[in-house]
Amino acid sequence: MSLVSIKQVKKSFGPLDVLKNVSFDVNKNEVVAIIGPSGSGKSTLLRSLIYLEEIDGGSILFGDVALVEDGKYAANIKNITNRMGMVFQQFNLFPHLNVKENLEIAPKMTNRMPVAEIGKKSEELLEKVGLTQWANSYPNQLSGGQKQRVAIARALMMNPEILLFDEPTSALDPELTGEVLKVMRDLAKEDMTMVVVTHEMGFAKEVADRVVFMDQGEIVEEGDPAEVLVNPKQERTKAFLKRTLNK
Ligand SMILES: Nc1ncnc2c1ncn2[C@@H]1O[C@H](COP(=O)(O)OP(=O)(O)OP(=O)(O)O)[C@@H](O)[C@H]1O
Repeated sequence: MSLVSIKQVKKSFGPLDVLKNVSFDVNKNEVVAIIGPSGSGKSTLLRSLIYLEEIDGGSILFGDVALVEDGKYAANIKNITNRMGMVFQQFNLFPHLNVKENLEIAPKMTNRMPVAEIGKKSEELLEKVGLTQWANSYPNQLSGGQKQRVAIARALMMNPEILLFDEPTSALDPELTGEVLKVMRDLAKEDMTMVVVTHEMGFAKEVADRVVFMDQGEIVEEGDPAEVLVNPKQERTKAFLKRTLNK
């Protein structure tokens, strides 16, 4: 069943066409990896799903409601974007709040969860990402891997139906990527629906149900990771993989 449906999405920054008629669906419980060269529009596409960018044309449907239909945005945007969680490359934690407070601030401010439940849920999630003993620490006392695990726990606080990850391990030292990828792998096993923009080909191959290859604002090829990453059909995909894997 399709949870998110993206139809002919267009987006330009001035003269630069960053998304040119991009269409694809994300099914419930599916992990989709978006790969492609720098500047191909991956982040813009992801950010558009949660209304951090406004698209110029096309539609984005979430279940049976439209966030934007034929370029026209819904009146109740927040009701739709609240159903998604996002994890950023640079963590985006609140530096003046401790770890537990970082998790609890959004549900407290939006009054969408009883206060007693907020405390219980943040404790559960910190345990899930292995950070219980860091609950009272501040972001600057944590490693990059720990910060990103806090960011994932924070994104899970509001019970999102889908999690969006924008290069979640790109800002990390290589020895810290494993702990973040493990949390993501565990979420995939629990059938969390996820869209992951990533340069981690190994992760994409192992965890993703589907890989989408983007280049110059277009989807060039998509399919089973075992096909797209091993026997790509398109020349542009082949060239990208050759460059990436030879690095
Ligand atoms: N706010 C903005 N204003 C102007 N140009 C932008 C803006 N955001 C992105 N761009 C441009 O749009 C293009 C696509 O950017 P985007 O970040 O979506 O690509 P990407 O595939 O995610 O790249 P990367 O892997 O480097 O993050 C790039 O050329 C970028 O410079």
